[in-house]
Amino acid sequence: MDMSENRSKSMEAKKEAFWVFGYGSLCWNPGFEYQQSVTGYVKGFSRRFWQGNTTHRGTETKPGRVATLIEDKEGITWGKAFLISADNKAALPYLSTRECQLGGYITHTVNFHPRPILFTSSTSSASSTSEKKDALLYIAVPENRHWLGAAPLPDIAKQILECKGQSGPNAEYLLRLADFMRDEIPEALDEHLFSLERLVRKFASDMKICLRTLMGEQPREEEKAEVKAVVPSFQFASRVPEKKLRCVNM
Ligand SMILES: N[C@@H](CCC(=O)N[C@@H](CS)C(=O)NCC(=O)O)C(=O)O
Repeated sequence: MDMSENRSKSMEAKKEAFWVFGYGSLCWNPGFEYQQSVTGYVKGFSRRFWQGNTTHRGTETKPGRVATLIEDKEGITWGKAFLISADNKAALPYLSTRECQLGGYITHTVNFHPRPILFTSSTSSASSTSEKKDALLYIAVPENRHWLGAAPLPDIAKQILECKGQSGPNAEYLLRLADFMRDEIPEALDEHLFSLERLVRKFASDMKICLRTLMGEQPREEEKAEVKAVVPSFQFASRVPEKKLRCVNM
């Protein structure tokens, strides 16, 4: 695991383009301008829904659970890296508010490995785009004020299904991340993420909760008849205007 806080400070101070690696909501809702994005992975970490959240996907009395990374020598976590140009002065302050102030994350720098290109016209382009790169990463560590830590997967799934925050239901966060991984990196494995998704879908079905409504979509005609407990629809992060999150008025 190659992660250092000093490198991240120097990266933030540098006046050149830099990469930010996302492995949770940043994958499907970065919220900042970027020059390009590349799917890929970091080594030495595994993704876990062990970080509590009392703003975007939970409240002080009913905290939700969002993604963080835990050190795991054999671990590989797939996500998406975003290249932020040197003249983009808004991205870092936005991320600092969204991730650090509201979310309890801290910054570190890691090696980001772009997803290998299967076919390319020339070896030079393949080598330049597939080389590992320094990337800024926001990680929640056990010492932070929102940390919840490990719990049995069914308990985490029930908590996610029950919680909601200013950006919408906690289940939306989980399901959109699972959709991102399936759609953009179908070869990536993540037993923790997809087990949680299966459990949330099962519990929602058992409780007759319409996930389509939960995600802010209209249920199909046949679903309307059989659904008893429809979770009231909320404003959803997906409806948040580009580059804005409801609770980060920037
Ligand atoms: N740092 C992780 C997790 C970031 C994350 O999920 N942050 C949350 C909680 S502070 C967030 O911004 N959520 C916005 C949302 O839930 O729509 C990533 O790289 O994606």
